[in-house]
Amino acid sequence: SSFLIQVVTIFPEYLAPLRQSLLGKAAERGLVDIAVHDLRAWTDDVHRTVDDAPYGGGPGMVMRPEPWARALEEVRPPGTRLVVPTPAGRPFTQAMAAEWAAEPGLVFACGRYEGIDQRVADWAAEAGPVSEVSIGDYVLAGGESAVLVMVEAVTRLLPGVVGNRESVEFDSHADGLLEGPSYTRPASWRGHDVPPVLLSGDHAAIARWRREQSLRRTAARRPDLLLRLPEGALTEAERQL
Ligand SMILES: CN1CCCC[C@@H]1Cn1ccc2ccc(-c3n[nH]c(N)c3C#N)cc21
Repeated sequence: SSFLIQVVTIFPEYLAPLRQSLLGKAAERGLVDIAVHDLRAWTDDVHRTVDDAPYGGGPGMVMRPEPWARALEEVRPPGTRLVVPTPAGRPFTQAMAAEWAAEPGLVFACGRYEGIDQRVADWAAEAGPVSEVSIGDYVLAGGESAVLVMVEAVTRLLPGVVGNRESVEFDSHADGLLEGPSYTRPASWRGHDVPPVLLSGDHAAIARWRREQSLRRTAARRPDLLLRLPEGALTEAERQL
């Protein structure tokens, strides 16, 4: 059965890329179903108002709870995880993507303005899991870009979506390390040569070299990932690198 993704947003056209390329083919093959809904369909005033002034004062506007509750009551199957992108969320990780890919589907609530009235997430938690997540430490204008990112991260893990299963298994972060450099033809290019070990045909040496490159790159760019490695993930020799 297909993985059902639903997105509620005031900018439905922003999610149009979800129908392209990888996702498009997966959708055609019935692996994933994507539905994008305009939050304003659940407003009841002539101006289709979705925002209002913040209690307690402060800049900007907050998204009203009622349109969100009406939308979610209609589109969210009971028990389906609601994902709410927010800069104040827990960091979105590959582990979350893998966990969510094993579920029947997801509903995404895209906020704009200063965000969504907090009571929507609190109320939604009564009908199933709610994940308030952030895709990174930078500020966006709304949740739509985050939804594109998370949908791509999750759908590529669905069985059958990515042809080459290996490329998913050996993802960067899959073993907790960054992946090392990749090369293809020509062997010598504008004065830059491919590391000779990769042309040697010595697969043990190539595997060792690649592991060392991953470790060096991780230590240089993401030392925080090294701290998180499980016991015994690194040999004594690797620790010395
Ligand atoms: C700027 N403006 C006032 C400050 C608070 C945020 C607001 C804009 N905004 C409204 C809804 C909304 C949802 C996600 C994000 C978001 N920003 N950065 C991330 N990693 C995000 C995620 N995931 C931003 C959003």
